[in-house]
Order: sequence, then C-alpha cells, then structure tokens
Amino acid sequence: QLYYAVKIIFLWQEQGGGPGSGKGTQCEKIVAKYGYTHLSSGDLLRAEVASGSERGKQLQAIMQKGELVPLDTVLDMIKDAMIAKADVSKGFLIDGYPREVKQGEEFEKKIGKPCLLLYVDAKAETMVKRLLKRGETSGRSDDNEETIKKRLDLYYKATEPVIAFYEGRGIVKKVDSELAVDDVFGQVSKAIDAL
Ligand SMILES: Nc1ncnc2c1ncn2[C@@H]1O[C@H](COP(=O)(O)OP(=O)(O)O)[C@@H](O)[C@H]1O
Ligand SMILES: Nc1ncnc2c1ncn2[C@H]1C[C@H](O)[C@@H](COP(=O)(O)OP(=O)(O)O)O1
Ligand SMILES: [Mg+2]
Repeated sequence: QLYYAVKIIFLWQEQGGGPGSGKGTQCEKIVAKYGYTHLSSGDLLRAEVASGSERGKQLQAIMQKGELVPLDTVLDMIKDAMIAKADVSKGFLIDGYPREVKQGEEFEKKIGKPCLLLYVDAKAETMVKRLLKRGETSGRSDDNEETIKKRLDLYYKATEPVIAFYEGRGIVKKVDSELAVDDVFGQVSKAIDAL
C-alpha cells in the first residue's frame, strides 16, 4: 500500500516493435523535466550480470538469446529498487516492464496500478536500424542482428494482449517515435501534463 500514493508510469512500446523504439532516450528526458525515478528492468538485469554473481550468469544466457527472464526475478528487482527510493520519489517511470500480461497482473498485486502507459511507437524497420547502430557502441550482447530478430518476434507475440489489457482502462497514450527525439518528447510531455 506504500505505493498507491505515488505515480507509476509504465513506459511502453508497440507490438511488432519494442527494443530500440526509444524508451531509454525518452526516459532520460522525462527524468530531467519531471523528476520521476527511472527504473529500467533491462538495466537492473544488466547490473546483476555485471556483478558476476551466479544468478547474473544465468540471466546473461537468457538475455543473449533474446528471451524473457523469469517473472519473479524481474519483479523482485523492481520492487526492491522502488522500496529503496520510496521515501524520496515523486513517482516511478518503469521502462521495459511489463513485457507480458502476467507481469502486469503480478505488478498490480504486489505494488500498485499504473496511471499512464506510454506506447513508444516506431516501425520494426526503424527499430532494427537504431539497434544495430546502438550495437556499434553499446557493448550489449543482445544488440546483434540475430538476437534483435528474436526480440522483435517475442515482443510481437507477448505484447499485443498487454496493450489491449491497458487500453481497456483508457491509460494508453501512443507517441510517434519515428519523429526526431525532441518532437517525440513534445508528445510525451503532453501526455504527462494531462495526468
Ligand atoms: N526519435 C529518435 N530518432 C532517432 N534516433 C532515436 C530516436 N529515439 C531513440 N533513438 C536512438 O535509437 C537507439 C535506441 O534507443 P533507446 O532509447 O536505447 O531504445 P530502447 O530503450 O527502447 O531500446 C539509440 O541509439 C537512440 O539514440
Ligand atoms: N520485464 C522483463 N521481463 C523479462 N525479461 C526482461 C524484462 N525486461 C528486460 N528483460 C530482459 C530480456 C530483454 O531482452 C533484455 C533487455 O531488455 P531492455 O534493456 O529493456 O531492452 P531494450 O531497451 O532494448 O528494449 O532484458
Ligand atoms: Mg532501453
């Protein structure tokens, strides 16, 4: 119940797309303007991998294949990160979660309901191009052609029902991420200002 008082904003992306649509980029700008706490499930998982722990090794293998890690692992990490910031946070911006309906349901049982779901929409072709470019410098083991393809496929399968789930509640705001970063952010700001 600790969390019902704070705003939770999921940052979402479109079916058929997903990785590389520009979530991380927009999150940085949202943090700068609105002061929300940004939590990226991918970043939390990569931190665990970087720690060199046994669990990190298992996670690394899953992520390299472009698959989803077990729900409990991700949700526990997000919950712990939220608890650590609960006193000082104005609200949480959660990037990369939920990636399947079950994740959304479990989040609401254990933490709370989101007030906005930003759907960062770019064409599959655009996302592949951006990810390959990101891969030149990111050092991410999943930013390669083969894994990108798997991630896009999985996203398409797992995401569509999730969007319908939140659309039914009227909290989905779609932004066009084919535009330049600042223009995308203009749309994002409008959605947040309307809260
Ligand atoms: N609107 C945009 N126009 C052009 N390039 C973008 C745009 N948004 C993001 N990018 C670039 O695309 C790549 C993926 O963006 P990122 O924010 O890491 O996506 P995600 O977190 O959704 O995987 C980055 O290299 C970023 O600089
Ligand atoms: N909510 C979640 N559930 C399961 N696996 C997740 C997850 N969030 C991230 N992962 C794992 C699988 C993803 O392919 C990988 C990278 O995630 P990410 O950093 O959010 O990617 P991107 O920013 O390119 O969209 O981490
Ligand atoms: Mg990202």
